[in-house]
Amino acid sequence: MEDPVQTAAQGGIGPVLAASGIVKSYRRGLWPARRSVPVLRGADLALDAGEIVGLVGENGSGKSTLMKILVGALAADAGTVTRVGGLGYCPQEPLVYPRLTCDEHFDLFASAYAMTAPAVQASRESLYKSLGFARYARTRADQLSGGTLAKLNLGLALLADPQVLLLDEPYAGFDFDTYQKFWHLVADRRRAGRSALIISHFVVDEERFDRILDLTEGKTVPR
Ligand SMILES: Nc1ncnc2c1ncn2[C@@H]1O[C@H](COP(=O)(O)OP(=O)(O)OP(=O)(O)O)[C@@H](O)[C@H]1O
Repeated sequence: MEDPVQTAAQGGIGPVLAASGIVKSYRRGLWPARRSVPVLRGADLALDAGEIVGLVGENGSGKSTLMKILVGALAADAGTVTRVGGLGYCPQEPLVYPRLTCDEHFDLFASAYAMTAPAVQASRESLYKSLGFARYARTRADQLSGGTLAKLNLGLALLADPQVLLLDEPYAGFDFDTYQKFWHLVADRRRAGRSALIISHFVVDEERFDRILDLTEGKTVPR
């Protein structure tokens, strides 16, 4: 069967994720020196089905803030976000339960996604294989290396095969082999009409992205 989202985007119906005029300020300091510091000043973004987009900007430019707003983990002061289909989010700091094993994490997330047992099993095995961490299936999260923890973090975001994947610095802790596995996985998903927004401080392999957006002075600028 054809992917309805992909068909919609190919037919020009619209993006699978769109943000328009996003404004966000943080409050800093203690009273009476408390002040509002603007981070996003009307940022726009649109992601079509099957698109891989890079979001690049210097430290503190607001990339994570924008991603948290896209996911719905943080409220914007102004602007709108619209989404079509499921969303997978991989935060910069892995959010895991130290005492649970990788298998137990997948089970926990699968029940949150209301996945059937065969679907979980198939997705989990495929993720272990494509990211290369099957041997840690029964290892507790607090005994994993930083890189394997990053694989678990990514695997959990991918478990339910979301239409859009939002990744905040996904490959910082990856060795070169894992980095390549990561891009194979992204390319496979892209062929299936899935999209990804990838945050990075800098882009090494620009050709792997369909587009790059620079976040500067609170706005996204196409490169
Ligand atoms: N909860 C918060 N309260 C106050 N200020 C914050 C908060 N979160 C982020 N900031 C500030 O907002 C600005 C943007 O932060 P953000 O984490 O979005 O940037 P970033 O581009 O993702 O940075 P990095 O590349 O270092 O991860 C920074 O100056 C940061 O100090």
